[in-house]
Amino acid sequence: MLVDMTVTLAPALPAPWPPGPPPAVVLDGVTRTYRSRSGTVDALRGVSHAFAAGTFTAIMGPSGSGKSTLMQIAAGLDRPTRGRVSVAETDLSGLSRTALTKLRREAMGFVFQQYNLLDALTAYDNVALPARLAGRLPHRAAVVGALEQVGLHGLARRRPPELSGGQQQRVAIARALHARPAVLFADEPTGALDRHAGRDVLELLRGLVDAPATDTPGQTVVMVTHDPLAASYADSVLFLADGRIVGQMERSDPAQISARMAELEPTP
Ligand SMILES: Nc1ncnc2c1ncn2[C@@H]1O[C@H](COP(=O)(O)OP(=O)(O)OP(=O)(O)O)[C@@H](O)[C@H]1O
Repeated sequence: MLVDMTVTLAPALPAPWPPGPPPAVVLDGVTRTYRSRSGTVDALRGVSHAFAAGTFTAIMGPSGSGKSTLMQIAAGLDRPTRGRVSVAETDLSGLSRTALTKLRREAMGFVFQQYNLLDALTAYDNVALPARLAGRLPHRAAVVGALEQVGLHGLARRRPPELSGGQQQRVAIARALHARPAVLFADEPTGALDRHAGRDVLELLRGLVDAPATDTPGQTVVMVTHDPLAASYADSVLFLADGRIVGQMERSDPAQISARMAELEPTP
């Protein structure tokens, strides 16, 4: 006798995120409380968010809203008081300090407002430095490939003082990309650049997300910024206020982002 089994099966549980590759970074109920003699501060209060692989997210919010804390915790540089974080499908809460350092080195890249390059080294050697510090022999093709990705292949032998600010930031991005990280964290990457150089860097970041060299998703980028123009290059803008995510906008223009920010700024 034939039995239709389908009617007896329970419906599949909904996935916690859309079909496709798993998110690059997941924050689940993250709270961070700082305690000091002067009292306690809840810098993050139950933040949950999945940063989809191959997307560019900007994080904005008034001063003190928790942007840096969120970035530090997502990058495993700080631990949540409550909640969990996973990067590249690895739960950070269970990792030893050594394992966390290894994951950071292999799965995360960092770009800051200050480029943090060594003036005595060429662009090539600056990109190769993290691998050398980790005791590995840098692969020439990978270093050259990272410099090509940021459009600086021809300048590999220049030292930072012989490069413009925008070019130095590109070297810093190449250094961050060299290990092919699952996620690139950028903290005000255009903060020290003039408008023109800032745009070039944002177009570069946008291009890394849009144009993967292989059939895997493009680069995942998470960027903290105060600048609505910078945020307009992102797929999605997350707005923080008082330690909580209070809004999200998709592919918005600088005027829309400024208007949302103005609503969040405390009135004088
Ligand atoms: N180490 C710390 N000890 C105590 N309080 C802290 C510490 N770090 C941050 N805070 C507090 O946590 C809150 C969030 O700080 P955070 O630096 O994450 O904000 P932010 O949005 O990045 O601010 P900004 O835009 O000014 O850089 C603030 O009230 C801040 O004073």
